[in-house]
Amino acid sequence: MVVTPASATAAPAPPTARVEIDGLCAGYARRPVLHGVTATVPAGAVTALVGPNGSGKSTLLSALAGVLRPTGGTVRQPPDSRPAFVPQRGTAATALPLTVRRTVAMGRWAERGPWRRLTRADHAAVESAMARLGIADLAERQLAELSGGQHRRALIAQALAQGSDLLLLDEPGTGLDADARAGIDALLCDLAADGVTVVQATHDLAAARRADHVLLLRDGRLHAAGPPRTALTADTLTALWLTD
Ligand SMILES: Nc1ncnc2c1ncn2[C@@H]1O[C@H](COP(=O)(O)OP(=O)(O)OP(=O)(O)O)[C@@H](O)[C@H]1O
Repeated sequence: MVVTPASATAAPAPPTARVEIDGLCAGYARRPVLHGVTATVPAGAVTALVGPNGSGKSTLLSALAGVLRPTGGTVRQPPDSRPAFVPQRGTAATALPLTVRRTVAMGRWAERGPWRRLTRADHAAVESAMARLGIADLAERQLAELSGGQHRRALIAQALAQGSDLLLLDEPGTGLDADARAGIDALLCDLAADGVTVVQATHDLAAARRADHVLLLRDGRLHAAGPPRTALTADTLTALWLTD
């Protein structure tokens, strides 16, 4: 594995870790995927998970989200950590008669519970999340009537409405046009500047280069880690995509 320092000369203080991953092994029935991954996710920064198809990015996100139990190693997070997770294949039931506003409001359930009335602050969080994702004008539309990109933005807004300090996104730019992708990119930077820790799995190398930190996976193992300038080199990328 290649671990690249931020700078060969300066010695900046190491960033605080929001998540510490130590020797993580995880996978599915009879299919081990992650093999002893050790890495840190810096707090209040954007981390990009990069790697070829099947390298284990989604599996790692699921383990960070707590929806996949490790078979070995540990994922250390602050107690009571409640990450907001947007999986690649959305879980919101499009068959249900749900408006976009109602879908985004479900993001408040973790805090409020599904049966309690939402407070004024909850409603403000929902409106703010829709506005930041550029879907305020779709608030009363049915989820089933949305385009793929609009649906994706609604699910990201739902995660944002949770107000979690850890946002996990599986390929958030998939299905979005260039403007919407740029908007998501800018949003993730803003969130990190506000102290939110963002982890996104992405095939978009340009987006990965704009991240603060990169974890490169290959065959379920950490191949490189560090800031993009040093982790996404021609050598590491060639090793990932052009060799067996
Ligand atoms: N629910 C599942 N049950 C069994 N195997 C799975 C499941 N989900 C993923 N896998 C397998 O685990 C391996 C890693 O998949 P994963 O989705 O984590 O990779 P990825 O890097 O996110 O890929 P992609 O870039 O294609 O999204 C693959 O071999 C995949 O077929």
